[in-house]
Amino acid sequence: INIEDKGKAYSFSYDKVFGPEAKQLDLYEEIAQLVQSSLDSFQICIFAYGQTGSGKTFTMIGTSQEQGMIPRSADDIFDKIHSLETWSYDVHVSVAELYLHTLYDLLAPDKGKVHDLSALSEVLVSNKDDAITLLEKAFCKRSVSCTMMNEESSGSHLLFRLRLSGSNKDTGPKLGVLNFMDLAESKNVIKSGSLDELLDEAKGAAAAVGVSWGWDEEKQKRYAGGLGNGNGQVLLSGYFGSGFGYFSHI
Ligand SMILES: Nc1ncnc2c1ncn2[C@@H]1O[C@H](COP(=O)(O)OP(=O)(O)OP(=O)(O)O)[C@@H](O)[C@H]1O
Repeated sequence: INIEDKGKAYSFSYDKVFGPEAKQLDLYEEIAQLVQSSLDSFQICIFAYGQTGSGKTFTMIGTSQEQGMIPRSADDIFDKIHSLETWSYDVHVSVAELYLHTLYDLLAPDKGKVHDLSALSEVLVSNKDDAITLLEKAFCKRSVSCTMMNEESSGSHLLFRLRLSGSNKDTGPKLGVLNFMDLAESKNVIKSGSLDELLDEAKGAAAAVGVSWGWDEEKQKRYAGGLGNGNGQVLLSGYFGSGFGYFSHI
């Protein structure tokens, strides 16, 4: 996709674009290989980015009838783990919110602030339902209340993480991580229509998922460390409508 803004040309490419008729299963088929990779010691990050109301949370979490990427991945992971004979896996869940540059541990009883991702609480789970129950409980502990989401969600990024530690008596251990990020888009950027603000916001979002793109090293480490730097990242991005939001989205 080629775009021109204030006389400057920008070029972007996508591996795949899904139309409005796409179902959750279509998207899941696209990421299923990465979910498998997380069982094979890779650190994976799958993140959703797009304007408010465009379906990021629907895509990530979904509904009971149309489950999103997180429950489908958890289902797949436990199916695979339970079918293995020589390997056994421990699956730990963490849930965090990155809000106004502060990281909150949503599984801590007091929703404590943490300095980096390695300090997040982890809960050992043995099935998909326990993992999703933790996510649902954590979801409503965010700084932005559930009822205010579409109005006020700017700046509240949600991280759901599965840490997968495999052991096998004949070979060494395996440690993989599967991160899901539901990234909020800044409404200020959309309102102002400023390309500079847009790029700054994009840097923040990129740093949050571990892409090196201009943030200072300290910030990068705090937010990105452990999210799988450069290792299996997929962006699921949602957009509808027209105007400046179109550029921001791309
Ligand atoms: N593909 C879809 N099919 C059916 N309903 C959808 C779809 N995508 C989104 N929705 C519905 O649209 C509404 C907004 O979606 P959602 O909350 O996922 O957006 P969002 O991008 O996460 O917004 P925010 O940034 O405000 O959190 C929800 O009611 C959701 O159920």
